[in-house]
Amino acid sequence: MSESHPRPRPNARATNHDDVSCRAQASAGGLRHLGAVEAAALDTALMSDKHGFSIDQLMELAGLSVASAVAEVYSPLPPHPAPARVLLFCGPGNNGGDGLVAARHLHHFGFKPIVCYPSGGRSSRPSSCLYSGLVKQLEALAIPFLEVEQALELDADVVIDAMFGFSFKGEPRPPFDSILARLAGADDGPPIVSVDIPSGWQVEQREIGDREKLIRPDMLVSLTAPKVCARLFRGRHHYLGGRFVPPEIKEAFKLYLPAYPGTSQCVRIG
Ligand SMILES: NC(=O)C1=CN([C@@H]2O[C@H](COP(=O)(O)OP(=O)(O)OC[C@H]3O[C@@H](n4cnc5c(N)ncnc54)[C@H](OP(=O)(O)O)[C@@H]3O)[C@@H](O)[C@H]2O)[C@@H](O)CC1
Ligand SMILES: [K+]
Repeated sequence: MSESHPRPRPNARATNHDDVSCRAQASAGGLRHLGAVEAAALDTALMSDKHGFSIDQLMELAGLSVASAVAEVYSPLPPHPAPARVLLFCGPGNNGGDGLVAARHLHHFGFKPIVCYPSGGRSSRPSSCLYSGLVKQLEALAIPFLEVEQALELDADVVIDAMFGFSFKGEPRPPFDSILARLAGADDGPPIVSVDIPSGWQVEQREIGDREKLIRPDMLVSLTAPKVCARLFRGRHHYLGGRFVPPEIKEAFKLYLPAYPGTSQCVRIG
């Protein structure tokens, strides 16, 4: 991706006492890191009869968390009044759904989202009608959808990795193998924001191995609680999103989550 569009300078976050205390209190090291099975079980508990959430609600709040964290750090600052171009790679599952939701919120926040959605919402998965509804919402906002090759040539200010979350397994299958390889090789490319898990990393990965082969996000937005592989994250911004966990589930999964400041949908944890 070439450099022709001055990138927005990341907002120097006003570090006030609250931020520092939240960060100290919530540093990712102090948080429980979930494995794949636990993360899926937590989702199931949230959507049980007892707790009553729907996947639509959780995805909407997750996508809003991602958009809020991106806006907090990558908003274009004067003299770059132009809306920052955010390229979102969306995968075939609910992680991809989070990306579609984030794209809509970023549009309303004044950014210029552009989506690459290889599966296009055509999926055998239970949430497929949810995905196709999200696509319609983006089309109604004239948000462009690009094919993979076009997307990889785009000069974006920020790239959002919403390809895979906690159900990723094995080696990435086409076309995601080439997308991830290009992103991993683009050292001077735009900052990458990973939703829940840096795609291509194994959820419970404990060593990074050949870091050159993996994407190296600038920001990670962990949803509900960080996953095991988040301990290997070395980017500048680690946020937690998913402000919806009831006390009983926090207790059952021993989450000890940080307090979200004010009305924020995300809290910095590293
Ligand atoms: N926790 C929360 O509160 C909330 C969680 N949410 C989000 O849900 C995410 C988990 O969603 P998820 O279970 O749909 O799985 P996800 O990782 O998106 O992808 C599965 C798809 O990927 C595919 N696939 C797998 N491996 C592959 C490979 N190697 N190469 C290629 N494809 C591969 C797989 O295909 P399959 O292997 O089944 O054929 C399937 O189609 C979670 O991380 C979070 O972001 C929010 O929406 C709601 C609140
Ligand atoms: K991801």
